[in-house]
Amino acid sequence: MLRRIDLRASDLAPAALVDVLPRATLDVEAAMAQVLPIIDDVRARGGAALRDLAERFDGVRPEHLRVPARALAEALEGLDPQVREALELSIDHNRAGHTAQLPTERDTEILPGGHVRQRWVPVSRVGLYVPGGLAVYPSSVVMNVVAAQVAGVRSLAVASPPQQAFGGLPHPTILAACALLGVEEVYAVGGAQAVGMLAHGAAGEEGTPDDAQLCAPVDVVTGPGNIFVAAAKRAVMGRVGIDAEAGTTEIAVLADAGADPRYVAADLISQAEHDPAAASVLVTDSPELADAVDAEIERQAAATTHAERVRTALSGPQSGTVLVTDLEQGIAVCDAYGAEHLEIQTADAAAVAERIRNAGAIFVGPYSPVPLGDYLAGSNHVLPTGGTARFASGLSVMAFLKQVQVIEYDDAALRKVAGPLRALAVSEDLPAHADAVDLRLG
Ligand SMILES: NC(=O)c1ccc[n+]([C@@H]2O[C@H](COP(=O)([O-])OP(=O)(O)OC[C@H]3O[C@@H](n4cnc5c(N)ncnc54)[C@H](O)[C@@H]3O)[C@@H](O)[C@H]2O)c1
Ligand SMILES: N[C@H](CO)Cc1c[nH]c[nH+]1
Ligand SMILES: [Zn+2]
Repeated sequence: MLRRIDLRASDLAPAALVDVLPRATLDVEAAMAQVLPIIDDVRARGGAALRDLAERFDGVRPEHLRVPARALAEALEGLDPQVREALELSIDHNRAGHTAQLPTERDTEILPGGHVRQRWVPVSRVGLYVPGGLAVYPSSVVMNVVAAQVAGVRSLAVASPPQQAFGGLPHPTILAACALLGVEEVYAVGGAQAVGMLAHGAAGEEGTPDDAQLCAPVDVVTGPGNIFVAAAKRAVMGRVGIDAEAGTTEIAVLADAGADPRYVAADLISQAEHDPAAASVLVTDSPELADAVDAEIERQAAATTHAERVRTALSGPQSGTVLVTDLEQGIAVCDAYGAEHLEIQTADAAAVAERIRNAGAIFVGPYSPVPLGDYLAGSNHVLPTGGTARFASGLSVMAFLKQVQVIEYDDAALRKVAGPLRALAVSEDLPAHADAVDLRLG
């Protein structure tokens, strides 16, 4: 079922490898053209544009763009106790995982009396996107909100698409997850329009419940979404900070002949069910395993709930099996691909994982499937896609923290460096810099 790319006879350099690996045809760059007019419309017309866009893309015109407090409370009251318990476990695991990410403040005495301190300051206000087109993502509420809260952010706004089935509000489980985490500012706004609203703020529509200022602008927008959400985040970057382009889901599995084809197939299918554009890639040096995985995919995909979506994802140009000569070439392929999720199902999986440089998150061995990280592992599931794992990281507390350097020198320390400072200032033809120092030293 997966198309094959046979690299066994090739010795492509890493830079050339990227061009032959599976990749989606609609990339973030191309989607930018579609989202820029949407963001402009939201900036120009605020709530009126948000309602028009909801009608166009979500099939419903929300009465309330800002979710009323009572809807949040009712959603929490109506939450299935088992789901509540699972969300609470996920919150606990994620709090532990994210607390461990907090950086420590350091004060370095560069020379006697001369100190540089690194302070970490949370941004004031954040916008957290929670997808909701094809599936429901309360787990993304947890991933976004817990990371922001542990970082110490005070003002949090969540946005998620309005649902026709729920009167134009986001799905009740999303609202319940927000309420469970104490988030009070939630918007029934999806896609690029949500990212535009969060980044630029939006005025309400005359004569609606959201009159006057609807949403104040934020400092950082984070969260996962489809290609349009990822493109919108790229478009507003600079106006606000973003975590990473956490777009359409991808999984790569590096497996050898010893891997269990049932596990490999199940994991490839698990991520394919997110989106017809999702990418599932197997990298293996074993043609026998590739055949067995294909057979398993046929068997398992036929029985899965979202069979149609899975089939489309697995047969698209973004998915496939890459046959390699050996593990060395397999590692090179995985680094060139830079998957959002990379599973290592080989002998000595932990040692192989240590050699990988480019992946959003690495899942080691047969008992660490990607769905574990999606929900409960204690890691964050908001991860870079489209090869951006080459330079970007998954969502963490760091997306919400700024480092401020605090410099404090006394008279003696300044005197000690005054000569070299003058030499540098003169070399840059900026002598007033040195004069500002000398003035103090008499
Ligand atoms: N990388 C990650 O960390 C991560 C995590 C979870 C989910 N995901 C991905 O999030 C995505 C969720 O997608 P979804 O569609 O279910 O929900 P979504 O909320 O991301 O997208 C729905 C919105 O897309 C917009 N949209 C749809 N078609 C459009 C078009 N032609 N032009 C402009 N805007 C359009 C609409 O405004 C709609 O509200 C999936 O692709 C999934 O793989 C990624
Ligand atoms: N696999 C997704 C990240 O790409 C996250 C997720 C949420 N729910 C289920 N899965
Ligand atoms: Zn998933």
